[in-house]
Amino acid sequence: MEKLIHRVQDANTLLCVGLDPVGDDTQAAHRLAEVIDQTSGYAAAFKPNLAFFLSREDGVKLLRETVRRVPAGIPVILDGKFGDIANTADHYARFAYDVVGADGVTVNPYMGDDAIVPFARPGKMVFVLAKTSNQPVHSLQDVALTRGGYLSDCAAGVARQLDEEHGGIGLVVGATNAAAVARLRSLSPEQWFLVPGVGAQGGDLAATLRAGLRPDGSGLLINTSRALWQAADAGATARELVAQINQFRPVAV
Ligand SMILES: O=C(O)c1cc(=O)[nH]c(=O)n1[C@@H]1O[C@H](COP(=O)(O)O)[C@@H](O)[C@H]1O
Repeated sequence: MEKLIHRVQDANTLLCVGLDPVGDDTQAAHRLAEVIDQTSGYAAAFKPNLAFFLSREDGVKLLRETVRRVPAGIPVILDGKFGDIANTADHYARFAYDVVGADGVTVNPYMGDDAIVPFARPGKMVFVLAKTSNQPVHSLQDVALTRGGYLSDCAAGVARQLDEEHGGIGLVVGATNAAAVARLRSLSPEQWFLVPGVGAQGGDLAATLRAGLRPDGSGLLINTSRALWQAADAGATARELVAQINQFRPVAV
């Protein structure tokens, strides 16, 4: 996580700029460049979502160009929600890191540890889906366990264990259920959380920050995608979001 930590400190931001390009290929390429250029002063990270690139004929080319446009020093998380047996996962990892040039990925933990480990390369970040934003009360992740807690807590437990073994492992925790953010923060006090769901999905930014920030005022990457893509002035919107987020963080001395 060193690249992320340096960037967060240098630019004083926890904003993750999601890149989910819509429109035809020419419009998408133009808007991607615009959003990256306008928001890069405020971005702790960029997160292109793989689906929005793979749905295009030359999607991988556009994705590689997008990653190359991001200024050096700002990490790129490829949101592919990968998750397959180890030898297949190894090929996804090669794609994300060697072909695309990403610094991190999102991973679906349903197939277990060996689906995650191939992504845990030195210097790379792996965000494991724990409690996603789509169902604030989730039919699978919120299944209560007989020993106490919920299925999403198991994902957090696997991620915590792998972080101890390999380093660089965080969680994905949606901003649409602040109580779940608080519960997972108490279970994983140190790990980085990638937090989507603010903006178009209506997540409560203030409640999420209160629930999830570590005592050092860090440890959360607040993602927003459509709210920036659709903004008349993406730079101004990003600046405003960073200011809102930083109100909840202790002032650096
Ligand atoms: O892993 C993700 O990034 C993710 C996890 C999650 O729980 N919910 C979620 O919305 N996402 C992604 O975060 C982005 C949210 O986009 P907006 O709702 O437009 O801000 C999309 O790329 C989603 O695929």
